[in-house]
Amino acid sequence: MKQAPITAEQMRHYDSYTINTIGVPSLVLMERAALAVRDEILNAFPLNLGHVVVVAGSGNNGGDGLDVARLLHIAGVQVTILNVGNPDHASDEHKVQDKICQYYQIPQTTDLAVLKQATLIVDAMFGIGIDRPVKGNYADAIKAINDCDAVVVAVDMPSGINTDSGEVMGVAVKATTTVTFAFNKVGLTKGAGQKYAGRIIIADDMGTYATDK
Ligand SMILES: NC(=O)C1=CN([C@@H]2O[C@H](COP(=O)(O)OP(=O)(O)OC[C@H]3O[C@@H](n4cnc5c(N)ncnc54)[C@H](O)[C@@H]3O)[C@@H](O)[C@H]2O)[C@@H](O)CC1
Ligand SMILES: [K+]
Repeated sequence: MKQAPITAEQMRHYDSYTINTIGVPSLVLMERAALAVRDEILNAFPLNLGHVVVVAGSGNNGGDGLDVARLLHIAGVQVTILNVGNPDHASDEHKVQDKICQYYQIPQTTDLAVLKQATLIVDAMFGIGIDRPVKGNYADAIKAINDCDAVVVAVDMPSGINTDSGEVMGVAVKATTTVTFAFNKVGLTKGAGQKYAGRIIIADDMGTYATDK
């Protein structure tokens, strides 16, 4: 039976059950998520991959982004990471991914001007963790992304879209494609979210997560 779209709270429950009860490590889920985004980018946009800019927040959505940056870098793609999050609030998984990116010497910046050089942008600022209106430098980054001509691939959710309602929380990324994980999300199926998501890919939907718990 096809799984209905789910809310942020339901996804957090599935993440937690899969990690803590089944025992699939959080970083394994992150790697599977990032591999799916990498595959979508390499398969769908092979001719557009001049310079990929990964816009990373400091939570696990940003951690996914850093993981994608590393996978693309290893695949020979020119990648720059644009850090927009507060490093003091970095999640544990984000810190691990950041350390790996530093090993590979992937260029990192906090200057939004790098977006002007992008042919493809990976939006990894906020996923299901967004819980308040987007302001300040996060809003500036989203506006700058939307001002670019580049293809935009959103990780899990277009940043700024409410996972449960599809509402724009102040300002939101307009994606070409959204790669969401395990289950579709309610906010990608209605309201502005449906429009901002672009094409939706549901990755890793074949059983890493238990749906009957
Ligand atoms: N192990 C896991 O939990 C997995 C998580 N995954 C990724 O992790 C994401 C969820 O990660 P997080 O829970 O860390 O949350 P996010 O990375 O979506 O957001 C990070 C943090 O930003 C803060 N925030 C929320 N709204 C804000 C706003 N408007 N302005 C500034 N800060 C704001 C919140 O404190 C939030 O925790 C998923 O969407 C998915 O991409 C995947 O890697 C799969 C595994
Ligand atoms: K995102």
